[in-house]
Amino acid sequence: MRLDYLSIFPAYFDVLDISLVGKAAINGLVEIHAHDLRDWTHDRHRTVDDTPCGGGAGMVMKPDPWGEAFDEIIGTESDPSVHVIFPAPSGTPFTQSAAAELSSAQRIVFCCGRYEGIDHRVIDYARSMWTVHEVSLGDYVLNGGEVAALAITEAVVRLVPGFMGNPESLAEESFSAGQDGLLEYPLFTRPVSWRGLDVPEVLMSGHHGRIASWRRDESVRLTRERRPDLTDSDSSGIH
Ligand SMILES: Nc1ccccc1-c1cnco1
Repeated sequence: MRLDYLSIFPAYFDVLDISLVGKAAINGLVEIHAHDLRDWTHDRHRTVDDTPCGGGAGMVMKPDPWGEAFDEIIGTESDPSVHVIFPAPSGTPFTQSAAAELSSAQRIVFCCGRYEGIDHRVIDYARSMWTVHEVSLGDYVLNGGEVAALAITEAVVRLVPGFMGNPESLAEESFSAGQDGLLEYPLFTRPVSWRGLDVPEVLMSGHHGRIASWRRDESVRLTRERRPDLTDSDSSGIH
C-alpha cells in the first residue's frame, strides 16, 4: 500500500516513521510519501490561498497547486483504484468499516486542507478521476486535515493483512465485527488487588463460560450507557 500526503505542513507526517506505521513501512507493507503543496506554486511567496469568491471570512486554498500536485503525484489518467481522501468537517463520519474497506486499497492519497478549506473544484476534479472520500472524524473543529489524516492512517494500516503481530486481537476490539458492533468490555491484568481495587472475581475463576458471559454483559451495559446510537444498529447484538 502506497500512502501519499499533500499538505502545507508535510512535517506532520514525520511521526509515521517512528510509530507503528513506521514498522509497516520498514517491512515493505506500506510506502509513505509526504509532499509540500507549496512545491507546486510559482510565485515568490509560494502562495496557496486566496480570498473566497462571494465574500466571507478567511481564505480558500487555490485549485492550481492541487491540480499540478495531482498531475505529478498521481498522474493524469483516471484510475478508480486510487483512493483520494479529503478530511473535512463536512465529510461523512469515518467508521471502522470504512477503515476496513480502505485497508485493501493499493493507493491512498490524503489531501490536507487548511484555512477555510479547498476550492471545491479540486474535489470535483478528483471525483472525475479517482475514488474520493470526504470524511469527518467527528463534530469538532480542527485547524487542518493533517491530524485527521494521521488518525485515518492508523485505523487503516493496522488492518492491513500482515501488519498486526496477532490479528486475533483485532476481533475483540470495539467496533470490530467480532464484537457484534458493541463497545469493548473493561480490561484487567495483574496485580489482582491494586490500591484497594480488585479484579472482578469472575475473571479469576477460570470458568470460560462465565467469563464470556460477564464480558458480553459489560459490553452491552457500556454500549447502552455511552453509545445508545449503536444499540439499534443491525450489527450490534442488542436492540
Ligand atoms: N475541522 C477540520 C478542518 C480541516 C480538515 C478536517 C477537519 C475535520 C475532520 N474531522 C473533523 O474535523
